[in-house]
Amino acid sequence: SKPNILTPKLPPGSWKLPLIGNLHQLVGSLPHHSLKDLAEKYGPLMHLQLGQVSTLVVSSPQIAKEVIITHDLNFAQRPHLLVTRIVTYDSTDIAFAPYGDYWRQLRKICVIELLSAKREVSNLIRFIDSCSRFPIDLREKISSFTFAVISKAALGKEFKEQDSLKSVLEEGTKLASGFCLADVYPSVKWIHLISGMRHKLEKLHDRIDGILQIIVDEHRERMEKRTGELEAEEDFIDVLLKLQQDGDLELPLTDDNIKAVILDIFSGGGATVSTAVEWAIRVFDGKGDVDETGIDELKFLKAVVSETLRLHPPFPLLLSRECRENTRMTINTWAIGRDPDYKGADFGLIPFGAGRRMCPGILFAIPSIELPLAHLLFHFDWELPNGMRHEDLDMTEVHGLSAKRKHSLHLIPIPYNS
Ligand code: HEM
Repeated sequence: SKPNILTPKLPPGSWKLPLIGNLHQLVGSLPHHSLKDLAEKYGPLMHLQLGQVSTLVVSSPQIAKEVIITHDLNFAQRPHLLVTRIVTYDSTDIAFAPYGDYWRQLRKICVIELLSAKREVSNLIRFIDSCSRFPIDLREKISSFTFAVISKAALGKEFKEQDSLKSVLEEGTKLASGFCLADVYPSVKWIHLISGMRHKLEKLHDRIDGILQIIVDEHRERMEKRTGELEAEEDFIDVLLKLQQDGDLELPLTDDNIKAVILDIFSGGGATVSTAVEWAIRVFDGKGDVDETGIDELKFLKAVVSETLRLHPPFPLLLSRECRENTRMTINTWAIGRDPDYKGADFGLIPFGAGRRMCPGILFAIPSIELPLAHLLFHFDWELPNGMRHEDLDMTEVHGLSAKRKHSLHLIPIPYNS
């Protein structure tokens, strides 16, 4: 029979039910696990129908390279999701901004200005030292540490709003990691009314916005008062405010734009980095002291970090891209990393994505993972509590904005030099 030119030829995929398509195949298990199982049956490029949204799922390095390098421009958009529309100022952050001049300008500023971040590890070590030989909840400590590192780079000196910002962002992460029905039925406008999702997100946005605006105003006030302070003292908000005032930018920055970028840095950088550090902690036989300059010498530590990102990428499905309205593409980097024929090179290991929308935070993220890890492993030996053996350690993951350990890691630090 003649091919039907109205129905494009789609990659293989499993049988689709009316209305829901393949949604039912993603419930009950973590999405990246279900998608790996489906890819074993239907191949490394498959098509699924998730509600009204057509979705391409990529599960091999070769096809990942093809879509995000060869056809980079066709996949440079992100989907327009309810959560980013409401929470990140109508998707004017970097991660969800439409591909174009605004996105390009903001991304460039972020890459140039954030890399000079100062780091803060001594508080973490001091704290752990004070409770050595007792089990501690390492998740809590690592996430506070990561928040402090990012805060310092983005907000500079301590701000009294810092604790409220941390707690409202944690709430936001919980809300944003849930399944959002409105995103798979974008044309059915009443869906978010019944789920109450829009209302919850609007309330969350108002609280985040209130705190961020205070922080921006405080920075602006401080900037107006100060004269001739060293540029090295400037934090990321200062830089953005200066660019806003100078008026040299092609596209002027509003306060909302500045708040959207700050939100991106906390949400994109916080959970990912702390998830990676928590997965990476294992038995390690090193002793000694480390600083940032010595880190390059630590080949083994670097290998541990890459292995952690292969087995436990914080975004197992990267962040989706959109190639045209209501057609999304997602890369299952978790499945690629666990392929028994895994080779590593050439798009085998892409926890930060690739192409023009690749993570701009990579150079900030890697030392933020390596440095605390090096300190935690060189200063302390770690024991499991209650006579637990290593093989009893629960390695189950949980679904969320980033794929964390299901249970927080409780360990006993034993200092090498008391
Ligand atoms: C282990 C740590 C991290 C991992 C695994 C990670 C992973 C990713 C991934 C997979 C993407 C999507 C890439 C793509 O579509 O190809 C992304 C985007 C992004 N990341 Fe990261 N990230 C990390 C840390 C950070 C940090 C520390 C920052 C900021 C300081 C950051 C800021 C962003 C932003 C702004 C985007 C959006 C880029 C765009 O759409 O143009 N990330 N990240």
